[in-house]
Amino acid sequence: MALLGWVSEGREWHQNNPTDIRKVLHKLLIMLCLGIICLTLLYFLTGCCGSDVPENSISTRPAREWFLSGWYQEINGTYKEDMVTVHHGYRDAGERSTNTPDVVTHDPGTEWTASRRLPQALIIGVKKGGTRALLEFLRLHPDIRALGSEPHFFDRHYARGLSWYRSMMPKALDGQVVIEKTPRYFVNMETPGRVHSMSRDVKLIVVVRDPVTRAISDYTQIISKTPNIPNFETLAFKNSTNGEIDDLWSPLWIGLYAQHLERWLAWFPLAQIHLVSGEGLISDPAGELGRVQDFLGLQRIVTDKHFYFNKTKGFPCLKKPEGSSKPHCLGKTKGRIHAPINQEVIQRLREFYRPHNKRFYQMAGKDFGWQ
Ligand SMILES: Nc1ncnc2c1ncn2[C@@H]1O[C@H](COP(=O)(O)OS(=O)(=O)O)[C@@H](OP(=O)(O)O)[C@H]1O
Repeated sequence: MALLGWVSEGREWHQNNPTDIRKVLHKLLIMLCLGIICLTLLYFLTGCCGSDVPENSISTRPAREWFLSGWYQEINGTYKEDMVTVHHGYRDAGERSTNTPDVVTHDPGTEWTASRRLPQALIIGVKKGGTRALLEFLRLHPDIRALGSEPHFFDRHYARGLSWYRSMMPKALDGQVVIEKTPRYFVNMETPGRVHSMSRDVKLIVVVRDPVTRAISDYTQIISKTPNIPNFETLAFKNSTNGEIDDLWSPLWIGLYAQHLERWLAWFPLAQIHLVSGEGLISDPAGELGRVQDFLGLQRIVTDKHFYFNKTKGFPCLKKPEGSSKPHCLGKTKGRIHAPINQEVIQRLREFYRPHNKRFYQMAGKDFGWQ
């Protein structure tokens, strides 16, 4: 009844005031337009278009800086320390576009394009040499884009092809150096030729460490995973009475650096291979990093101000790792307490490696000072 009353009243009013009705409708129309404009503004201001920032969309300068800082890389899940199998962290590998330039951005007056590219530099070894430390230190550099995990492309997954390999790489802007580390490459027979067929200009980095300490470190890692294996001495000697070394036992065979380097030198000139001292990486990380940055043709941005020596860990740590303001040391599998090995065994191993090391120093043109 009330409604009917209102309608009838309205009809009367309408009949009585046609110009007023037009004015009201006009006002309503203006209010509607204003409402639409406000909603549209709200839509853009709350960033509804960018709430799920796609990795290939860097639309503002702060966003680009965020991308360069490496936060992006962490969020993307490309890095997990000690992640050594190709399955982890690559859930979406197959979905990734491999050839289109997938980042186009609009900064006033500037355009940035990032895409997945094959690496221009590889950390090829050696296992337990300090490769993780080097990669983590290098990724502080804004011109480096590093794959966090080990793709094992040239040794295990070569059949998947270069487009698969490229799809593994983090997106990089023009001028950034894409790098990955897989320590097994250094000792794998097929890898040098395969790397060469990908690129004859690729820059190769090898972190080398005293082969005796390296072997013990390797063995320490093996027993941490398979505790019931025989002791070091049993595996290291073919014959414990005459002290004959089993140099085919992987922890010892990897330390025959001259033999492995020779294979690489059949494909690449020495100038394209940079040798990092694993010991130097601990005693003077900034010095080693300075030389690596020079080798990669980058400005020396990672310097001593990035490191501090952590007494508890017994190793250099980062004051401010990428994407964080807190100091950071490598995880507990890096810098472990080694399995105890008899001093006589160590001495025998030193004798065994002496001629090999000498040959390696000659080939490398550098004395690493191992006893
Ligand atoms: N800053 C810093 N923090 C911790 N550890 C450091 C660092 N720099 C070099 N190292 C040495 O790195 C050794 C592990 O080498 P890798 O990272 O090449 O190992 S792996 O092959 O990837 O498993 C690891 O070997 P162990 O000491 O035998 O555990 C370390 O000696």
